[in-house]
Amino acid sequence: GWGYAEHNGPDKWFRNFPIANGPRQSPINIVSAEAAYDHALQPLALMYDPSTSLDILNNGHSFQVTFADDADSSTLTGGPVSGTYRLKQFHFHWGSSDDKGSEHTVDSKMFPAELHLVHWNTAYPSFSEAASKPDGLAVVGIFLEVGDENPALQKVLDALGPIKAKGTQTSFADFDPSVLLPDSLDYWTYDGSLTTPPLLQSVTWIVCKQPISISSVQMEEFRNLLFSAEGEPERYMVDNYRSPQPLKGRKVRASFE
Ligand SMILES: NS(=O)(=O)c1ccc2o/c(=N\O)[nH]c2c1
Ligand SMILES: [Zn+2]
Repeated sequence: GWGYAEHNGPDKWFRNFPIANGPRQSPINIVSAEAAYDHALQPLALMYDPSTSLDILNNGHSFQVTFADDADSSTLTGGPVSGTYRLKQFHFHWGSSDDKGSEHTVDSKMFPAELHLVHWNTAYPSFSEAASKPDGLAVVGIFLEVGDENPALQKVLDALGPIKAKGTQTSFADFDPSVLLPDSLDYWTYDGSLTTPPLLQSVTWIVCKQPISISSVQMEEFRNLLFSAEGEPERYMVDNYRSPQPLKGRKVRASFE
């Protein structure tokens, strides 16, 4: 299957997923000077209910915290979208060293990690259905930058021990992802795709301008995870990011001046 190694990584994905060379692929490099301020963009309204957090799992590509999405309990509204989008999961992408790891870049600057909060449009019956529609998903991207230790992140990091190997998961209840949000929800937005196979072009990207902090020690805890399953040769889960893709005429809008 696909991965991030030389033999199955982003440069090879087009073989099984030809949409990899499509017109609205993600991530992208955000050129801040070319992002047009759009006064019609609404503030982002993220309303999360901690009781919807279910479990934390290592899926062999990243680790994700999954949420109950059978009601409008944890939602994204406002911002560039119309209607209500439900939180399905959040996950991260990170590097093998602090100088890389994010998927989006800002003026070609890479961050050591990037958080993705994945939401699906309730105009459709499920995440899977929504994932095939041009307005089906909305993903909030938040950059992590090395600085002070982040206590909110530490709760997630402390749960990684039992999910070191691919295919492992444990319960992860009562977690409010709001604690991971930056103070400002100023954002850039553009039409894009999933950044991993199946690379579906169904994502309204909402990338926050303000990063959250993570300490270098906390970054190391991400890097203890494994791409490999128990009983397989250990392959550390690092550099699980796709590089920026061609803009192909798309416009990036800014919610701030
Ligand atoms: N990395 S990403 O674009 O946020 C993302 C979000 C949800 C996803 O579901 C996927 N397969 O079912 N890939 C995927 C990537
Ligand atoms: Zn992602």
